[in-house]
Amino acid sequence: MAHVVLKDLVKTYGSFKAVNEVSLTVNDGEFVALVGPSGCGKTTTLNLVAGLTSVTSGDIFIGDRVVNDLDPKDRDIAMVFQNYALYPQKSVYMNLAFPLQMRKLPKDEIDRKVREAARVLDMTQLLERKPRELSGGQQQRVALGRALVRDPAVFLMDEPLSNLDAKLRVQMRSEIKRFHQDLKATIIYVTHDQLEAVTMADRMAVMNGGYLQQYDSPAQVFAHPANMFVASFVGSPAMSLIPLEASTANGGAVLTSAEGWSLALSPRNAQKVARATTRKVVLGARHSTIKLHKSAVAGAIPAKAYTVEPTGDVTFVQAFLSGAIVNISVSPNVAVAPDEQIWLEFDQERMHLFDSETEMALEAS
Ligand SMILES: Nc1ncnc2c1ncn2[C@@H]1O[C@H](COP(=O)(O)OP(=O)(O)OP(=O)(O)O)[C@@H](O)[C@H]1O
Repeated sequence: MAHVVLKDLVKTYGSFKAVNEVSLTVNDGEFVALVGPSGCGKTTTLNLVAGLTSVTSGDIFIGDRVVNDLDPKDRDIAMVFQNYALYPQKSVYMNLAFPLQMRKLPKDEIDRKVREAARVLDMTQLLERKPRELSGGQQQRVALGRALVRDPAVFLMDEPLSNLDAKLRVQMRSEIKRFHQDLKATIIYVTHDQLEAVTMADRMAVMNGGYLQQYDSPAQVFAHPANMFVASFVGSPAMSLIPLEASTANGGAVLTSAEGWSLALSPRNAQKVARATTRKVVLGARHSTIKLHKSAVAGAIPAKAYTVEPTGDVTFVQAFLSGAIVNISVSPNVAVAPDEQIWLEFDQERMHLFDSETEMALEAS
């Protein structure tokens, strides 16, 4: 396996920058997810690494080699796509063996590699079947197996689970994660699904508009989003973002809403606001960090429930606050009705504050 380094990577189509100065390192054996909304540049970035698209500027290293000008076949990579592109007339065995036959490997070595891949992916009993005799999940496993037999330095995967139904996707998610753990493989995995990235990856590279927004472990991205885009993209339901006006006095700070309510900040949050250059601040809060009260409580803010969605384990309530939609989760035995008056208490330890102009997170010293 090998590490991969992207250095100031740029891809332009005419005057349009699809990938903008992206720099990141994928360590040897690391599972990195490139994640972001449609059109953010994640597939283009993966295709640049694969050699399917030419680099406009910047460098790509696989191991210690700059691979910018190498053909895909010389880059020591294996790709897994969402359409598995299996040969329909060939058996699973032959689908796995074919890339090795093309490389003119000895027959017994091909057999050994195919059987080993089948063992790792638990599909030894499927080797004689044709792709049409397999379920979607089994076909996806064959596609993984075909990448595996090539024993590449890096696996590149582009939305490999998006053709599967929801239940199978969850199951295959664990299988790919297991595959990574067992092989200690270097994997770059493209997905638009933040949950897939959060659950599978060692580190996630969150992209938007061709720019890398944040590159860190899922836990870190979740707990310390660098900006409002990352804050609202990662986590479901999305983090609530409430625009407010900050004022400071006597070492303390208060956030005030145009609706007339105000919220005194904890010393640490007050410090963040005091260091900011703007008075226009956005308060970010995840659903699980907002406590819903059914009567007025000191420090809680009045709001009106808008929608109530029971999901079984937890009930999601949406409310409007200062023109923003706020998501709150409550235990299913808390009865809340649409239009009911409620009070919301924010956990200051887990609250986020952003500069409303730059959209960057405010930092304490
Ligand atoms: N060959 C091309 N010519 C012109 N523009 C392109 C080309 N390929 C991609 N783009 C543009 O570059 C941007 C990034 O595309 P890319 O496919 O990398 O996005 P993505 O994040 O993978 O999105 P999706 O999840 O929809 O596949 C898009 O705006 C796309 O329209």
